[in-house]
Amino acid sequence: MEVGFLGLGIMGKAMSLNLLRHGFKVTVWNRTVSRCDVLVEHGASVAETPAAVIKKCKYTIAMLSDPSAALSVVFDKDGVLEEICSGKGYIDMSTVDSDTSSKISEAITGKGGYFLEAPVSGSKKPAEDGQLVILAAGEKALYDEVIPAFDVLGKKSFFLGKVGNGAKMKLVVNMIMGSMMNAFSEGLVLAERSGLSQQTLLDIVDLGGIANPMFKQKGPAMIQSKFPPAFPLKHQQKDMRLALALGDENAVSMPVAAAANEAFKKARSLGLGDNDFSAVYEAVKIPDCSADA
Ligand SMILES: NC(=O)C1=CN([C@@H]2O[C@H](COP(=O)(O)OP(=O)(O)OC[C@H]3O[C@@H](n4cnc5c(N)ncnc54)[C@H](OP(=O)(O)O)[C@@H]3O)[C@@H](O)[C@H]2O)C=CC1
Ligand SMILES: O=CC(=O)O
Repeated sequence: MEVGFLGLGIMGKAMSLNLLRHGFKVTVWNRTVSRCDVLVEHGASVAETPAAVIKKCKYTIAMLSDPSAALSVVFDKDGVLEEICSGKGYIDMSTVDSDTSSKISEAITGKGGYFLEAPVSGSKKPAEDGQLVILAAGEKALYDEVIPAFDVLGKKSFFLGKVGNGAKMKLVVNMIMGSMMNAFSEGLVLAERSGLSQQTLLDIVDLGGIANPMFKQKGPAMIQSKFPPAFPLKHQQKDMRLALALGDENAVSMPVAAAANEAFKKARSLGLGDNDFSAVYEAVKIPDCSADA
């Protein structure tokens, strides 16, 4: 199977390498061209524009940072829309909101193409290991056709129905994840300020009902103030923002998520946006000045 791949950041690089490793022919494009080099070393071809990728490939996957990047790659000059046509499929795996996904879907299908949104749960390591969870929605026929690629990229794929459902499900999952990371960070700070061993806290949490892979993997690095980026904090804050907007639309009160979003915003303002999202711990450590007012 020949696939195009747009966006070679942390996730796109790992995912496209995985496809190459499993015998797919892959043509890549990335805004910063130098990021294509490592893919070429592993056998990928490079195209000069998103339009050129679409022209060459029957199926093209995108893995881009946010709604503005996802829209730009489709609608701007030399973008996807210039070459998409009947018989071609576009699969956007970026985490965006349902409105962005619907706009892209309407434009693609308006030109006769097929569209699938397929955001993923799982981070850098699951992407490297082909262990993502794929949350697809849109054109079922396209979903069925690209299952061989999804089987390489992920450990499980869900088809969730109409366009928007995949985007919404992903935002709900990441809203829970961001809130958990904040509660975890507060617990680590509280333990330290109370004179307790943070390592002992990690050991205790790991043995009980609230044990989970995220705390287990990230906790030891967090207590050493190390945050090597797997899931960049700026993207987690984007997901909190989009999830809160989904809450607004549906009149769902989410005070826990709103507080977590504030902590991620504070972390971004401290210049931590390119660190792993666990770096919110650094923002939680700083005393809240407003509490003294
Ligand atoms: N990292 C993770 O653990 C996970 C991330 N996600 C989601 O996957 C998506 C990608 O994440 P990740 O790989 O970590 O992000 P990165 O920040 O590592 O990569 C972002 C990619 O988007 C490209 N990009 C950004 N802006 C534009 C633009 N205006 N036009 C064209 N390309 C652009 C970047 O290009 P350039 O190289 O030129 O900057 C890069 O290829 C995000 O939506 C994220 O929320 C989902 C699950 C897990
Ligand atoms: O979106 C991030 C993830 O880890 O999933």
